[in-house]
Amino acid sequence: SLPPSEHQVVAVAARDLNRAKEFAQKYNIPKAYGSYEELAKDPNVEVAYVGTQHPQHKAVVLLCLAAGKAVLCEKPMGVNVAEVREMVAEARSRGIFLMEAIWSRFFPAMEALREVLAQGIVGDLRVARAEFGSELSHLPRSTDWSQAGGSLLDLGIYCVQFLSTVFGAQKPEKVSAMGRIHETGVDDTVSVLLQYPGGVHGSFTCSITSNLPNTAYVIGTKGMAQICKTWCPTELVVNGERKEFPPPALGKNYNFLNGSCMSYEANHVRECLRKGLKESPVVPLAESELLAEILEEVRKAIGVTFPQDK
Ligand SMILES: NC(=O)C1=CN([C@@H]2O[C@H](COP(=O)(O)OP(=O)(O)OC[C@H]3O[C@@H](n4cnc5c(N)ncnc54)[C@H](OP(=O)(O)O)[C@@H]3O)[C@@H](O)[C@H]2O)C=CC1
Ligand SMILES: O=C(O)[C@H](O)[C@H](O)[C@H](O)CO
Repeated sequence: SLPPSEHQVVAVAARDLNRAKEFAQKYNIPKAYGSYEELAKDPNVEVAYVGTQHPQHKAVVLLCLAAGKAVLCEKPMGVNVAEVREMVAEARSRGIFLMEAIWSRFFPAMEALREVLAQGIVGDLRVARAEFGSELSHLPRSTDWSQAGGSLLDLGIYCVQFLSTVFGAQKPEKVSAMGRIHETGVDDTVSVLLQYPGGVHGSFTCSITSNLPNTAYVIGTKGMAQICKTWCPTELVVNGERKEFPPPALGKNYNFLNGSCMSYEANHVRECLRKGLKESPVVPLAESELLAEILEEVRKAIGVTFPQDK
């Protein structure tokens, strides 16, 4: 959907060559590979977008970094803090760009919210809350313990990143949580309270079995700002005044809501690379580590571990 003079999808890889070829044919991609390793070696690939399931992120990210590729890795970048720290350290030691694909932050509605907060329009912050709950049992990975499924890593990360945006990527002083555990061992529904410096409170609920309202809001001493759809917002309401930011109408079908808005993060990555940046100022690597720390602290509080936590 982006100008071919700026963005070209030059290759796709899958563990099965035939499926890669099928995808390449459907989307007119010149090259299909039957392994991620082969794609990593392709000299025409400058940036690798890693969209595997969570537990495979680290291996593929390290593979692409070792091949000298810049990497945009889907959220959550890692299953736990150790994985994220390993990827961050590798990117830094090689001086290669790495970013966690927290696409929410590149939506115009989120940019507008950051401006509202910067201008102090809602006053001194007091409370921020987010939700992301969706009935996801149709997605095998959602309940698959071996694939680090559950609500926190898949959906909760959007809530945590929202709170982190609001509270300036500060580390919470206190985290408490309660969770409902799915029969497969993943976290089904989790509610979390976070106390940030200055006595301000953040809270969120995420669920893979309940369709929640999925709004997120910030309340300060002068009013309230609210976004619809915590993870892919196209509306911002500030002290009752609504502003809409419609997604690009590209006339294509996307697997997920507002999928055309992934173009925002792709543009950001291009801008970063053209400036010679090794990480994004909007999704800094240190913040990816902080998000992973918070998610892991919550998992520990509710008693959910994954095979990768060994
Ligand atoms: N930003 C957004 O809006 C969204 C982001 N996501 C994120 O994207 C990532 C992928 O999600 P989604 O596309 O729904 O996932 P899928 O269930 O479609 O799996 C994606 C790919 O993972 C690969 N894979 C590699 N190893 C394994 C394995 N052991 N078992 C299963 N699959 C494997 C498969 O690739 P292969 O072709 O090689 O078999 C598969 O096609 C996740 O990290 C998720 O959090 C998901 C949805 C929306
Ligand atoms: O990132 C996402 O949006 C999540 O992976 C969800 O699983 C997806 O959007 C389905 O609701």
